[in-house]
Amino acid sequence: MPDTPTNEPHRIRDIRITPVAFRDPPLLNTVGVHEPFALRAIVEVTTDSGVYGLGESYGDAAHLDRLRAAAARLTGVDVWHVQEIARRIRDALAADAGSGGHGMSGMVTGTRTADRVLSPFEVACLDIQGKVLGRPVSDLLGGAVRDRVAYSAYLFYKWAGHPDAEPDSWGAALDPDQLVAQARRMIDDYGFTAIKLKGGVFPPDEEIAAVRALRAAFPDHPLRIDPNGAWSVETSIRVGRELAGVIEYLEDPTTEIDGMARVAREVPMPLATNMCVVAFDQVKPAVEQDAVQVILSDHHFWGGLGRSRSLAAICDTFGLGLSMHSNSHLGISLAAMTHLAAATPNLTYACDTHWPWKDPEDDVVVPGTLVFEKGSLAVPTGPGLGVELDRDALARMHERYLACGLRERDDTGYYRRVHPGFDPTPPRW
Ligand SMILES: O=C([O-])C(=O)C[C@H](O)[C@@H](O)C(=O)[O-]
Ligand SMILES: [Mg+2]
Repeated sequence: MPDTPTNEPHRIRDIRITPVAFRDPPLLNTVGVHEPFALRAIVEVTTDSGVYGLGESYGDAAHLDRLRAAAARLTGVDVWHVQEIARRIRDALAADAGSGGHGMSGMVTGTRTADRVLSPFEVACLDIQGKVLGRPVSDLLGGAVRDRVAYSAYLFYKWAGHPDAEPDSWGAALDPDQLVAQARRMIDDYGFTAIKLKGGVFPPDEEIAAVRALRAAFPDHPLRIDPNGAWSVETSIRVGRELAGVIEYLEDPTTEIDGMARVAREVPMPLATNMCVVAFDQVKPAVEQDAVQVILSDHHFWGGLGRSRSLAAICDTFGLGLSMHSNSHLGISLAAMTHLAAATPNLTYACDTHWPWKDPEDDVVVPGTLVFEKGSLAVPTGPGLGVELDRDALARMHERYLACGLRERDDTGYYRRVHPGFDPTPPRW
C-alpha cells in the first residue's frame, strides 16, 4: 500500500515504454505468415506516490513513436483522470495522419489511432488504481460476474518450422489430419472447450473439410472459422450454407459492412467481426444493416477496458453477441483480457488467445498467476491486474527486440520471401 492516502491524487511521474520481442511460430493467415518474432510494447507508468502500473500494446515502430509522443504529455495527470489522459493523447496525435503501426499486418486498418494509443495507458492507470485501493481491476469494472474466464483453442495452419530452421515442436499443420492433431495437443495441454480455426489460407473446400474433421474429432466443442475477409460474398454464402449446424459463428468471411450484410442475409449462422466493426462510429451502420451479429471486442484497439465495457453495453442494447479477439500477446494483456471478460456479463463466448503459441518462458510477468485449467483462467484476485513485472525478463526480451532486427509486423513480406508474387488482396476466393 502506498503512503499517499487513497483519496489524494496519484499523479503520473514517469512512463517507461519498452519494446520486446518473443519467439513466434510460422502461423499462416490470409495475408502471409508470422515472422520468427512477435513484437510488443510494455508500458510502465509510475506515480509520484511510488506505485507502478502495467500496460501492453503493439510493438510496431510507428505505434511506439505514438506511445512515446503520448507519454511525453501525461506527466502530472492523476491516474483516476482517464478522460484527461485521453484528451491529452488526442492533442498529441492531432497532426498524425494515422498510417502504419496497426499491429495487424494489414488485416485490420480501420481502428482508431487515438484509441490504440490510449489503451495501454488506461490499463496501467487501472492497475495503479487497483493497487492503491487493494482491489482487482475486475472490481473497478463493476465486479467479476464469473470467477473463471474461458478461452478457445486458436488453431492455425502452419509450416513445420521457419524457413532455414529446424521444425518446431508443433510441426506442420497443412491438412485436416494435422489440424486435428494440433487441436488434440492444445486441448490436452490446456483443456479448451471451444475451437477457433484461422482460415483464409487454403481454398475454401479444403477449409470446410478441416472444419468437418474437427467437428468429427471434437463433437462437443463449439467451432468457429475466421478467414479474415478472404472470401467474396458469393463464396462466403456458399461456405456458410455448407457449414450450417457445424459452427457457432462465422467470423469475417468477407470484408466491409456492406459485404457482411449481404452474406448475413443468406447464411444460417451469426456473423462475427473484428474487421468491419472496430470503432464506435462503425457500430451504427452495421446495426442498421444487420451486417454482424457478434462483435469481437479487443481492448487494445477499442481504447482500453472502460471503453470495451461501453462496447459491451452497446452490444447488449442492440442484441448483438460479444466475443473477444486476440493477437500475439504476453501476460499483461492476458491479465487485462481476463479482468475485462470477468466483469462483462454478456461476454458469453470463449475468448480468443494466442497464448499457447508462445514459449512458456517468454513473458515479462512473474509466472504463477495465469495458469490454464479446463480451458479457463481464474480471475486474478490480487490488487490491480494481479501480475508483477519480471524486470530481468523484460531486459532479456528487450535485448532480443534489439537483436532480432524486426521493427514492424509484416506477414506478407515474410511470406513473399518463400512465395514471391504472393498477392493477399481480398477476395482471394
Ligand atoms: O481474429 C483475428 O482476426 C486475428 O486473430 C487476427 C490475427 O492477426 C491473426 O490473424 C494472426 O495472428 O495471424
Ligand atoms: Mg478475426
